[in-house]
Amino acid sequence: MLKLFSSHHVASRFKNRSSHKLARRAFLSTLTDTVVALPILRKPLIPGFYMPLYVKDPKVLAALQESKKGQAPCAGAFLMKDDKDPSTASSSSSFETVNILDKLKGKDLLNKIHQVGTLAQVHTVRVFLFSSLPFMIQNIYNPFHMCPFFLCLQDKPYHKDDKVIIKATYSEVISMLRDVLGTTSLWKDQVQTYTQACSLHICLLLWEHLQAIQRVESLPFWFNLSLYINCETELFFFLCQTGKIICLSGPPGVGKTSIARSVARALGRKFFRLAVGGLSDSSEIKGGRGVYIGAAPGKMVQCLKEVGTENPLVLLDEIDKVGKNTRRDPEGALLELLDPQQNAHFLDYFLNVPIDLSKVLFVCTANDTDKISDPLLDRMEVIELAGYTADEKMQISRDYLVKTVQRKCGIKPEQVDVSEAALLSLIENYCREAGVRNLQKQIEKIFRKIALKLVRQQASSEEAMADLKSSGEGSIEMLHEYLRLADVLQVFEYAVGGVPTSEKSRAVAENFMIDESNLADYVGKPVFLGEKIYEQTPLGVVMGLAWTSMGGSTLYIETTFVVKAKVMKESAEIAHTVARRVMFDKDPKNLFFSNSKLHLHVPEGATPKDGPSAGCTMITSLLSLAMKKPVRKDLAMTGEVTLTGRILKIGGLKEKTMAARRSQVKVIIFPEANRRDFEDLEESIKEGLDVHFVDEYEQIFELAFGYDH
Ligand SMILES: Nc1ncnc2c1ncn2[C@@H]1O[C@H](COP(=O)(O)OP(=O)(O)OP(=O)(O)O)[C@@H](O)[C@H]1O
Repeated sequence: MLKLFSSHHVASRFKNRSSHKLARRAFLSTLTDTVVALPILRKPLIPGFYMPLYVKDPKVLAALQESKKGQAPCAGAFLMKDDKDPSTASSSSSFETVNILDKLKGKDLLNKIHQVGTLAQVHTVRVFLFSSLPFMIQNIYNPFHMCPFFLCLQDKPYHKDDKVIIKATYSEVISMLRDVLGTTSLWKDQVQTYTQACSLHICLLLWEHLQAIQRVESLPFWFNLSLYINCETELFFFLCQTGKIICLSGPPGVGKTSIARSVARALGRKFFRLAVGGLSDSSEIKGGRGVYIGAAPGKMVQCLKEVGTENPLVLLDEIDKVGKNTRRDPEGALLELLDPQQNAHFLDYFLNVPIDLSKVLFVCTANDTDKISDPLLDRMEVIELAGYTADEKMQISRDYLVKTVQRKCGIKPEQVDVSEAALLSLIENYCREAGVRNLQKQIEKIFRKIALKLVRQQASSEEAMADLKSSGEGSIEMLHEYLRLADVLQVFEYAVGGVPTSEKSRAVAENFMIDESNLADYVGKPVFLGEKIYEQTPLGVVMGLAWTSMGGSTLYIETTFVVKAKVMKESAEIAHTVARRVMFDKDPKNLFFSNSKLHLHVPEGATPKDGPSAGCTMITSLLSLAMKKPVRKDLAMTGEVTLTGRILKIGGLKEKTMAARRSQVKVIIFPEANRRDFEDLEESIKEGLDVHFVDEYEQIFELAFGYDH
C-alpha cells in the first residue's frame, strides 16, 4: 500500500494537476530525504490548510533555518497521540507545541506522535506552515529531531464510475454540515466542543485511507457517529441541567446498571453504586447523630470520600424497593438527596455540616416504577428499557457474553466452539427472562466445566503421571488427591477472576464443540418445555397474556362449576358482571349465570392473578363455559375491561407479544389504545402474528367465538 518515494517520485505525483499547484510541485521537487519533525497538539494539520506555530526552541529554529538553505524549507507536522501527557502539559495551545521538543527526544518523541502526519512548507521562521501532502514518519534522530526517512502516501487511482459516488457523498456531507450549523444556539457550543474530539479521530482515520473513494465513503459514517455521540451526551447534559434525575426502568438483567456505568465513563465521571433496595432507615443516607453509640456518617459522605470528586455519577440502585413500612423515613432522606433545591446544602447528621451535592449526577434504577412513591417519581425522568428479543439475546451472547466468559476462564477462542443452535436452546429452554443475567450464568457454567476438564487433563497428563511414576505404591490415592485439589483451585481461581489453567495445560488441551446434542452435559436438562398446556383450550379456558417485573408470560384463565361459590377479587367480579350482561344480550334464554356457582382459577403461581389486564380473558373464559363453546385455536388476549365493556390500554406489550410467540400463539387481541406500541415493535417480533385491536368487548366476542371449526 505504501511506497518509498525519492523526491523525484513525489514530484511526479502532481504531474497532471492544474497549474495553481505548480508552486507546490516546485517545492516537492527540491525536497531531500530529511525534514524536521514538529509535534503539534489537539488538531492535525490537514493537507491544503495553513497553521501558525510559535517556535521557542533555538535548536529547532536553527534546524528550520538550516532547512531553508538550498532547498524549499519544510517540516513534518505530526499530531501528538495524547496531549494530556504531563510531559507536554505546559503547552497550552496548539501553536506552542514545539516547546515540547525540549522534553522529548528521539524515540520518546516517535512513540508519542501519530506516524501519519503532513509534509508542510515553512513560510516564515516564526513559523507559518502550509501543508502539502500526508506522509508517514519512519525514524527520528537526535539532537535536531530530523526525520531521516519518511514515506509519502500516494492516493491510489480511482475508477471513473466512482466519481458519481464521490460527488453524491460530497453533497450528503455538505448537507450534514448544514444540519450541524443549524443546531439551536443553546446546543451549538457544546456540539462544537464534543465534535472537536470526534473530528480529530475522523481526520486521522480518513488520512490513512489511500483511496479517495474509501475516504469519501467513510465521511458520512463518521459525521453521523459524531453527531450521534454528541446528541446522546447532549441529552444527558440537557436532562441533568432543565434538574431531572434519570430513572432507568425495566426488568432485571436488561443492562440498567451497565448503562449507568457507561454513561459515567462517557462523561468522564467517577461511578458509585448505592444500593437503596431494602433501605429502612434515613440515617443510612443522612448519617447517625453523633450523640448515639455507633453513629457513623451517611452513605453520601462515604461515597464522596471514596470517589474523591464532587461530581461523581451516583447510581441509586433498586429505588422501587426502598422500605416503606417504617417510621424512620428513608424516602424523606432520598427526597432531600434528589431535590435540586435542597441538595446543595445536604446535611449529614454525623458531620453536622452542609455538603454540596448539586454537582452529583444521580441516576436511579427500578424494576417497576408503579412501586415508587409519587413525590420521588415526580423528580425523575423515566427511561423505559424493554426486555430483549430472542434475536437480541442471540447477538449479545454470541458477540459479548461467550467471548467475555471465555476470556475470563483463560480459554482460547479456538479451544471452544459454542454453536448457534446451542445458544438458541439456552435462550429458549433454559432461561426465559427479559434480560440476559441467567443466560450469562448458563454460559459461565459451560466454560467453567470446560476449564475444569482442561485442568483435569493437565493433572492426569503431566505432573500427576510423573508423580505416579516416581512414587510407586500409594500413588493412585495421590492422583485422586491432586485432582480434587485441581478442582478446588480451579473453582477458587475462577471465583476471584483469575485464569484457572496454565499456558502449559492449554497447549495440550483438546478442542470442545458445544451444540444441542451435548448441551445437557454442561447445563443439565432444559428447565422450560413450552408454556402451552392445551393444544385446543377446553370449555371455560382462555389464554391471557401477563406482564410482570420479570418480563412477559402467558397464562390460562379457567372457569368451572363449584358446589359453593368462592369470593372473587375485584377484576373477576367485574368480569362476571360484564359476562352476564353480554350473555343476556346475546342469548336472554341462557340462564347459566343465574343458576351456577363458579370457580375462576389462574394456574401457574408466578403470575399476578388479579392483574386488571386479565379482565377480557376472564370474561371470555366465563362465556365459554356459559355457551359450552371453546374459543378459537391458538388465540391469546389481554386488556383491562370497564363495567360498560370498554377495553383499556395495557402495559408490557412487547414482553407479552414475545411470550405469546413462545407459546405458538397465532392470533392475539390487544386494546386499540396499544396499536401504536405494537407498530413500533421490530418486524422479527411481529412477523407471522394475526393481531386484532379492539376497544369494545363485543369485538372480542366475535373474534373468540365467531369461528367455524
Ligand atoms: N446489551 C447487553 N450487552 C451485553 N451484556 C449485557 C447487555 N445487557 C445486559 N448485559 C449483561 O447482563 C448482566 C446484567 O446487567 P445489569 O446488571 O446491567 O442489569 P440490570 O438491568 O441493572 O439488572 P437488575 O435490575 O437486576 O439490577 C451484566 O453482566 C451485563 O453485562
